[in-house]
Amino acid sequence: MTDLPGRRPPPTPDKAPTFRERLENLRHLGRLVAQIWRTSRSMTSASIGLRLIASLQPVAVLYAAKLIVDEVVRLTGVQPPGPGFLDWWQSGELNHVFLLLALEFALVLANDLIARATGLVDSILSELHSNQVSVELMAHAARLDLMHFESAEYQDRLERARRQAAGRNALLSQMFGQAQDMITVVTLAGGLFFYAPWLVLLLPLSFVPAIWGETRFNTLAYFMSRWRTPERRELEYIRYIGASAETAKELKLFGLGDFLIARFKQLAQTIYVENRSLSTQRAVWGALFSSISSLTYYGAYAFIVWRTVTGDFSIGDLAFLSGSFLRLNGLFQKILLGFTAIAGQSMYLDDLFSFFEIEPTILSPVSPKPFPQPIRRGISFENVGFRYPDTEGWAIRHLSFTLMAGETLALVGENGAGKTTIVKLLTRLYDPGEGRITVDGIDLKDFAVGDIHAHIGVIFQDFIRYSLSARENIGVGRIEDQDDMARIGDAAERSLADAVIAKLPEGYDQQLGRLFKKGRDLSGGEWQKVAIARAYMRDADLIILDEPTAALDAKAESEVFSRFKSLASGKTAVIISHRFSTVRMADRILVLENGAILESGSHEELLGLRGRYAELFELQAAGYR
Ligand SMILES: Nc1ncnc2c1ncn2[C@@H]1O[C@H](COP(=O)(O)OP(=O)(O)OP(=O)(O)O)[C@@H](O)[C@H]1O
Repeated sequence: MTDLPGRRPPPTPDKAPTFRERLENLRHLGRLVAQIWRTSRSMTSASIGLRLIASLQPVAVLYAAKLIVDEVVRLTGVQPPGPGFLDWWQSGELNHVFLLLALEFALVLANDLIARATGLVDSILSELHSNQVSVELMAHAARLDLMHFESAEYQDRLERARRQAAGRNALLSQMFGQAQDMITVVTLAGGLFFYAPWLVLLLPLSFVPAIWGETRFNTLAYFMSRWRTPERRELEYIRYIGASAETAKELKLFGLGDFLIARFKQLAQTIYVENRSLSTQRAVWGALFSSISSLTYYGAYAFIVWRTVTGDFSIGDLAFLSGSFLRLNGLFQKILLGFTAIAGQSMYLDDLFSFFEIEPTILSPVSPKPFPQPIRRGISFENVGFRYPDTEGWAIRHLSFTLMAGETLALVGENGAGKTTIVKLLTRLYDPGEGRITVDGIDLKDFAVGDIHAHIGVIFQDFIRYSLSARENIGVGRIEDQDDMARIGDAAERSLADAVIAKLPEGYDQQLGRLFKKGRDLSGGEWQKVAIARAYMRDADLIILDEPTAALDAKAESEVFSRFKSLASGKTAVIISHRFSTVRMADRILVLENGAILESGSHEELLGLRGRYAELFELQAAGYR
């Protein structure tokens, strides 16, 4: 399957990425820094500035310590000015060493303050950045096609990207900390090189094996996490249905608790076993490599001690060199491990940034035509065919019909006949694979997508029950008018939701849904009336109700539809319903089967045909007799 835009070949489980591929992932760091910079220039500058100062501190402290030791050694050789501290103090011999002590103290104190300030700046910046990424993620997701949300592969990618949005905060400090450590290393290595150049050459021996191990295990961990995204999503899903208000009723009645727990355990076990094996390998190799590193350090230490004994180095030099070597060894390891960790993290960044690379395909033309208002002639499907991505069969094919302006058209057909697909194409949530759809003779693709949506009021069968106030639940139908109480009240009155809201203790301000404490749940039919009000919020010429009335009782549905019919007079409307009492009110009925039109006509005409419609109608009527 290669027809989904933005699709990348999935990683193959048995092939780890090449060094080059890993290096390529580092380019994401540039994007990350740009994103951090966008988040807050002042905070980013502050973090970098503070680290720059802190990076020079270690070499300064070590050098001060060396001077102190040398001065102490010198003082042990001078003639004591007297037996007590006061004698020493008054002689002025201690001035230099105390000055050095004060200097070292000041350096250490400053370092502590700078480290705290850096921590503070980083934590603020991290939170701001995490919010920024979430906002950019939501903004990008809003641009994507419905197709992306209905595809499992894209959902995996969205899920991975979403996790990265919250999980990459440590990377920021790590990256800046890395730069800081590198400057420190350069200063320390400079000192070491000055005294004993070849000691610097010994350093790589201590860290290279450790780096190799870390890189390998980071990569393996990333790929394991990547291959397991579908399973993890399934785990999340099971966790969700296992403990949520929506599913509680059915779970209890069907006694599904144990079934879900068993399924969860089985999935979790697979992931656990893999993780455990990786962690064990990492620990064993890690221990070995760190022993090699200690061995190198003590080799170098022994050499410095020997040179001091022979008088080549002073005691102060010994302190400085062994301190430098120890710090350098630690820092080198930290930097290189940091690099591999950053390289590892940048693989995860690929998940985030590759999500941003997915481009929507349902686009507005460069110079869109205005959507006809009112629609004068009608909407035509001209030999339309459509196949969902990743599926073999056509959902609809060779479909031609015209929805006349001002006409109420009902779509009927068995489950899966293609009714909802027609609505998705009509609202340009998808583009047809074959043929075209026109409004007053103009191709739907020639209008701006937003303009199409602004002129169509549509409520789907799986409309959303927003855990917001009743007012907002209706206001979202036309978000720019969410504060227009007159309009909201009017829409509620048309959909018969006003009577539902009147019964709520807090009326329009009542929080709906069970998610929050003050929320009040509605019955299925009551929710539907509220949802239908959303469609009435728009001055839409075309109103589409895709079976949103299934939960209404027969009387309520009949009421809602007769009202709809009277309000929709002069407006073009499409209704989808399995209830013939509703369908018969339509001016014309299309009977669909397997994505094609089987019969078309008014209720009476279709009954007269004695075809499928008449058969289905009889079947339903018999149910009531
Ligand atoms: N997102 C999707 N991905 C793949 N196939 C889909 C998708 N949505 C629908 N289909 C398939 O397309 C065909 C038409 O589905 P559609 O939802 O249009 O039927 P419908 O007539 O609205 O059915 P119902 O009465 O059950 O709502 C069905 O075979 C269905 O399985």
